Amino acid sequence: MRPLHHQLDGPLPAPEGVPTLLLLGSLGSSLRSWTPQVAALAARFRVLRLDLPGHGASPAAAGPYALDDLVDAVAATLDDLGTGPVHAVGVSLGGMVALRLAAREPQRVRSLALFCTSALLGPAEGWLERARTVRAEGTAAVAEAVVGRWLTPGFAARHPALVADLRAMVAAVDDEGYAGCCEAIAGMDLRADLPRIGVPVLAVAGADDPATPPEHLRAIADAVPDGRLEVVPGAAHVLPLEHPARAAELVTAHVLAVEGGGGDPTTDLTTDLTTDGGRHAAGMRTRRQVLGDAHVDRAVAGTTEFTAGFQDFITRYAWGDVWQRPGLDRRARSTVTLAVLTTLGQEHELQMHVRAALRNGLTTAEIGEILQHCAIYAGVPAANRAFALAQRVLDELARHDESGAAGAGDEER
Ligand SMILES: O=C(O)CC1=CCC(=O)O1
Repeated sequence: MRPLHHQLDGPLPAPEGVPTLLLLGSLGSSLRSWTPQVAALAARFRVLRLDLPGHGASPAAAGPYALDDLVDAVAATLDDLGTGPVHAVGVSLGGMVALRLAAREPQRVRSLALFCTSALLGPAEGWLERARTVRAEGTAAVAEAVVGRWLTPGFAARHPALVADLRAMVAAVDDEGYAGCCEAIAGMDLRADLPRIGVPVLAVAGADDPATPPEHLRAIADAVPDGRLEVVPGAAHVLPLEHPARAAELVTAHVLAVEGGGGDPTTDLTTDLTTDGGRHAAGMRTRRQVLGDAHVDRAVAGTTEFTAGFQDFITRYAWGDVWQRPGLDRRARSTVTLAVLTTLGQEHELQMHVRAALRNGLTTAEIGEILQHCAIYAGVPAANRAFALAQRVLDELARHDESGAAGAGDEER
């Protein structure tokens, strides 16, 4: 097989000591399925994403393939790029390839983070049948059913554009490449490899995964010498799509622990605010504290190739720099923010920052004083509108008790 299409992100050239992450996707996914995690991971690691054969922009040889053929292609690409040992992270088929790589060529792998995968995924006949279907009718014929297993039904219903995009991604996979990968899964049995895995393994399961339910991940975590199982609630087969921030945090904590960094990934690398990595980590923590986890999770989940650079920018510069400065406390910063947004008539941002101001300790009465003060300097119409919008937020909070349900003005950033 020819070397695989790849994308490298993060510090380039990588300074001495910066670990390299290898990210491998599921059957039917291209490397852009990792887009929501890239900014967070690349702030502190070198991140190498590969397209499996026939997926994304990688060429497809004629099938059938064995899992070792996929491992050969990955190993050849690592050699071409001269990466040295990597922390291998894989979803489903990507996890199977990573596991086999670590068993077969242990010098290449420093740790494994395996999402929604299996050491034995039968029945083989089901995979051979899917390969026949795809060769006869194309990948578009299976796209709807495949994506139906990737996301929980409620999440899929709330994100129709994402579902359409994922179906298009599956339908774009080369028919022969997809069928060959199905045949690789049909012939795969990694159970004998598990006791020989010499690196720490994080096995992450989606609690509602219909394709590789948690017992598949538990079997891996139990059989490897150094394994840990994490089960993520409200997640189906491709949980990094539905829980992008959680997936990035799990990988980061795992890799830091293996590298000796240990501890809480949101605080460990925040000591040095002169680096992009430190600003990103501190920014993400502050953004979560001020805007709330639910908001930040939605923003991260909604990140696309188009918006990824902007997301990274606001995390590092707004939240990792200006909001970190010691000269004003968060109450004061919220006061200024409300006044400016009122003056500019930035309605969505204003509603979001009414919530943020409450989190930062301003009272409802103080928010009212700020808006009334604006009436003098920004004009009565601007303040009048701001009062109406703030009242809407207060009413919603009274109804929802800040349960994390989406609130007015929460759809942006
Ligand atoms: O496509 C599926 O049904 C689930 C799956 C198994 C291996 C993989 O990558 O996805």
